[in-house]
Order: sequence, then structure tokens, then C-alpha cells
Amino acid sequence: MPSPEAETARAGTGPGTSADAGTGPETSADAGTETTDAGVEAANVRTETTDVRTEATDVRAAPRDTALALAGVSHSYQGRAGTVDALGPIDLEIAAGEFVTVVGPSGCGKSTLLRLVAGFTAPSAGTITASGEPVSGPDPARGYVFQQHRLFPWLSVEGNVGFGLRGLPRAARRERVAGLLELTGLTDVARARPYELSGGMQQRAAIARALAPGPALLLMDEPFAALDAFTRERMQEEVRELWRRAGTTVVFITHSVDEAVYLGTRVLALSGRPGRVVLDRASDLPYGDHPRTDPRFAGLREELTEVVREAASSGG
Ligand SMILES: Nc1ncnc2c1ncn2[C@@H]1O[C@H](COP(=O)(O)OP(=O)(O)OP(=O)(O)O)[C@@H](O)[C@H]1O
Repeated sequence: MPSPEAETARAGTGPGTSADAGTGPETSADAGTETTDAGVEAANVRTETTDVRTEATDVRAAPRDTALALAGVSHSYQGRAGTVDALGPIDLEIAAGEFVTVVGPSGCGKSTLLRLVAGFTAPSAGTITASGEPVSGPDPARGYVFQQHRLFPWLSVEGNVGFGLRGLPRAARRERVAGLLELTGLTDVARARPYELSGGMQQRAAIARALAPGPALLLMDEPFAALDAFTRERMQEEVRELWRRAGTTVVFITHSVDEAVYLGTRVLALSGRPGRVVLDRASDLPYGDHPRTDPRFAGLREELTEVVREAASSGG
């Protein structure tokens, strides 16, 4: 569990905690367009999610609910070359409001873990529960941000962000989209098409789109991997700030130990395939302005680097 220091700096639960709000285009896009449209028609978007919080909130004193629980979860793929044991078994509990980063050697099952949690794939064994409900398929309560933005090229930025909100009355939708564009610094490019944006802006738009239905859980699969180093650093700052403001629970996959330590209030390392949790560390870094200058940052980064190196050399 997170240390008191980490908790002190953590932001509050915001609009993103409603579990039954709307349809997530990222999720749906992965599941196919037909599913997307059907999901949007059936969308049950809570109007209170139109309130986009702009002030960070301190929730250190509040006991937090379990946002995500995995019990005995493992997954194997049946490929042409036979069975690939990709992940697990994994037992894990993540509390609402945590920012959990996951690192591990290439091919250890990080994306598999996220896909199982998203409900894109059913686990071979075990159970996954999100906000107390069993995960049985994609759900707007679990927003997904991919490595490549996957924005709809024929829609403007505001069209993309509002895509999953078609169940809302027009005015509420407009207000919600405007709030998200402001939150992600995209107000000036609301009418632009995705191809007119920089890589960082595209990823911000993808994040805004995933946040639109007010997901209780935001799943991010190496969202900054395709960005140049400078943009990546800026995006790290921005996603931290976004999380502080929106308060959504985040599970963030990365190859970068530095990024994991910088962003996470809790850091997990997976072993080589099949990935199991070999390190689960609450970050005791002050979640303030410049954690990289804190001596503990280097300490945790070194420890994590060592664990991942060991995992890479011993993985199956
Ligand atoms: N659809 C699939 N069919 C068969 N095997 C798969 C499938 N998807 C993934 N795998 C295998 O499962 C293992 C875990 O893959 P996964 O993509 O989850 O790992 P990862 O840790 O995210 O990798 P990377 O860090 O390189 O992105 C790998 O050996 C991969 O080849």
C-alpha cells in the first residue's frame, strides 16, 4: 500500500469514479465499430460526469475503495506454435486513486495484463473485479489509451473527445467536451483534425477521449513510447497533473524505469514470461513538483532497474 507521504500528495476522486458512465471510444474502437455504435446507443452517461474538476483535491484521510482486484489471474495464448504462457498467476489489489506503474522485460505479459483488465480478453484462469463488479468484457468504466493514439481521423478533436458521449444531451455533452479540452490544453485546436496535431497533442486528445465517459479506471499501455524524449517528458508532467485533477485510478504500462518511478505512487515489476509480480513498492517520493531531484528517486530507480534486469535474464 502507498506510504503516508505518497498518500499525502495524491489527488482526489473526481468525475472519473462513476462506474456506469457512458461508452469509451478507445475501448470500443478496439472491439470494432459495430460494437462502438451499439454501445453508444445504449450509453448510460451520467450527467454529473459533465463536471470536470480543475482543482487538485487531497484525499489522504479518506479510506479508499478497491478499484481493481485480480485473484489467481493467469493467461495463456494458443498459438500455431503451441501454448504460450503469457501471464500469472497474479493476485493484486489496487485502491481507488492510485497511480500504478508496471514495468517488466519485453514480452513478459504487460499488455496482456492490461487487456485482461480492460475486458478485451478473458483470462485463462482467475477472476478480475473492477469497482466490485466482475470484468466480463469492455466497459466505458475502464478507459484505454494505446501506444498509438487511434483517434478517428475523420473527426475533429472535439468530435473525437465527445464520441463516447452521444448519450448525453447536446448541451451537457458540449460542456463536458469543453472541460476536457481545457483540462488537456486542447481548446485552441478543438476544430482541428488529428493529422494537424503534434504527437503529444494527439496523445492528449486520446487521453481526453478516454476520460470523457468518466472512467473509474484509466488503462494506459505505453502511451508515450512513440514520442520524442522532450515531448515525452512534458507529457509525463501533464499526465501527472491530469491525474491530480481528475483523480481517476490509473494503471500505466511502461518500458521506462525512470518513467515508472516518476509517475507511479506505486510501482510494480513483473518477472519474465509468464509475468508475475516480483516487486510491489509504494513510492515514498513526495508527489510534489520535482521528485526527480529527491534522493529517494534515484534509490527506487536503481532498485527497480536491478529487479527488471534480473527478471529479463531469468524469464522464460
Ligand atoms: N494473440 C496472441 N497470440 C499468441 N501469443 C501472444 C498473443 N499476444 C501476445 N502473445 C505472447 O504473449 C507474451 C506476452 O505478450 P505481451 O504483449 O503481453 O507482452 P509485453 O510485456 O506487453 O511485451 P512488450 O513489452 O514487448 O510490449 C509474448 O510472448 C507474446 O508473444
